[in-house]
Amino acid sequence: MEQPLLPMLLELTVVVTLLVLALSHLVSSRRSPPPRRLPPSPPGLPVIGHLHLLRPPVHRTFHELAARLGPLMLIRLGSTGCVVASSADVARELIHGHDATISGRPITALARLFSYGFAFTTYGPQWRLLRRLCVSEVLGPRTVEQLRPVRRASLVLLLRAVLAAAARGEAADLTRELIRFSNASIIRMVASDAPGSVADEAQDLVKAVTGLIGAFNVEDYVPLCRGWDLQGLRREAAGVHRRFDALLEKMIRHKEEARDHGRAAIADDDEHEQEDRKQAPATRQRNKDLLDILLEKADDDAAEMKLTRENIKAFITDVVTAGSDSSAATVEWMLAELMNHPEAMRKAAFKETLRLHPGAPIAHRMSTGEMVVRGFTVPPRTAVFINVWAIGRDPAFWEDPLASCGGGRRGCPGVGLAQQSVPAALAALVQCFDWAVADGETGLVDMDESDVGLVCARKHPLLLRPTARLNPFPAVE
Ligand code: HEM
Repeated sequence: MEQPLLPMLLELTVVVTLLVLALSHLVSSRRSPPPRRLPPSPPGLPVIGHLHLLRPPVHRTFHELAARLGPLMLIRLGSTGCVVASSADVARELIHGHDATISGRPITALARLFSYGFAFTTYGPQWRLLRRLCVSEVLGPRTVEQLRPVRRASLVLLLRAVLAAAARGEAADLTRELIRFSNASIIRMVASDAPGSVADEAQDLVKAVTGLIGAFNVEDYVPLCRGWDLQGLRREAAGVHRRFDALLEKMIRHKEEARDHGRAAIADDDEHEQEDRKQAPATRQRNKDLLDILLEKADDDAAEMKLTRENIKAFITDVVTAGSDSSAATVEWMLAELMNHPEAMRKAAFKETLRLHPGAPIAHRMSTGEMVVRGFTVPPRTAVFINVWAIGRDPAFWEDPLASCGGGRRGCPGVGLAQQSVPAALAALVQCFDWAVADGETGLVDMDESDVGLVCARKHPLLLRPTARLNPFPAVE
């Protein structure tokens, strides 16, 4: 008997539909990616996420959390997702495998105010050009070498201050003297003719800037608090920024006047003298300081990027704030370690000190795209904290000792300068004086770390009693 057409069509439709569904499920289950596995996180709270877990100094808190959660963990600071890298292997994978993706910096409200050109700017064409100029010329090996006499002059002032303490039979406050030395040395590299008052004011300002940028600002993490300046940090920062800007203007105008004066003198010279001047370019090159280099670039119409006055100021702010306290703290820790472990520290004191007391304990980055690290997915726009302090305590670190200054495109461009200036300061102090711990029964220096600021500094001032080794003392005559 013949089957009715309608039920037959219905049956056929059901069978075809089931077949299509089964097939599409098979295909989609093959195509869809496996579920994303995020790095491990500690239990968090609504709104604030893991903010309540952070205790200063933050690099130690991260280190303790990593002991439980592993070398790559995900935390949430308010609304900001962050990954923390705490081992040499993870840092290497991030820096070597995802360098371009993590070459941004988290731009906090205060960093935007102070670093409007370079160290805390987003990764992009302008940053690339400034970075190239920085690495090849401003902090390049030739400039660092040419400015050796300028640094030496600041070192002589440091030795004189210590010699005066030795003559009075008093302890020297090396924390204060080394910060003064390091600031003066960098300011003189920027503008070799800057008066002493400029270096003193810069020292004050650098302290204020590193304190403010290193401070925890709730606005950066809790959107509800944005714009309210509940801690008064933005108001304080605006005042510091105004003073810094005025100081930079003063330095630049002073330099411009000197250059105009020099140009007028050249125009007045007769042809003979002009020829003589052309014959002596090497001598003139040697005397160029960082502002000379930057102002020449600003005048250069053929330059790849026309430097503006703002760019110049941003450059100097970055170099002075990033290079001064970090270098001073490293010399101070080196001397402290030498006092406590004279034999162990005799060799490789610089690298060993950077490993144990890295000037900048956390390298801050920002990811632009999604990454897979150690099999974990790190979402885009995640802050990346490379815990340099923890990595220095990872046995795998010894293969890569200069990781203490970061790495990749955004690694520290001042490493070459620090490698010259930091060991030179230590060598001068150790060669010229015998040292004894000023007080305390153990004869050992305390090694407590400060909780505040961007730099991993000592908690207590380093007070040591110097005895001059040399008599007469030729370096300071
Ligand atoms: C012992 C001393 C120093 C230490 C421990 C140190 C450490 C660091 C670290 C960890 C970073 C972040 C790197 C990264 O994100 O991978 C950095 C960046 C930077 N450092 Fe240093 N630094 C030192 C000395 C200096 C000096 C002497 C200068 C300049 C005079 C300098 C200028 C900078 C600048 C401008 C940046 C930002 C680079 C960028 O964003 O492209 N540093 N430093």
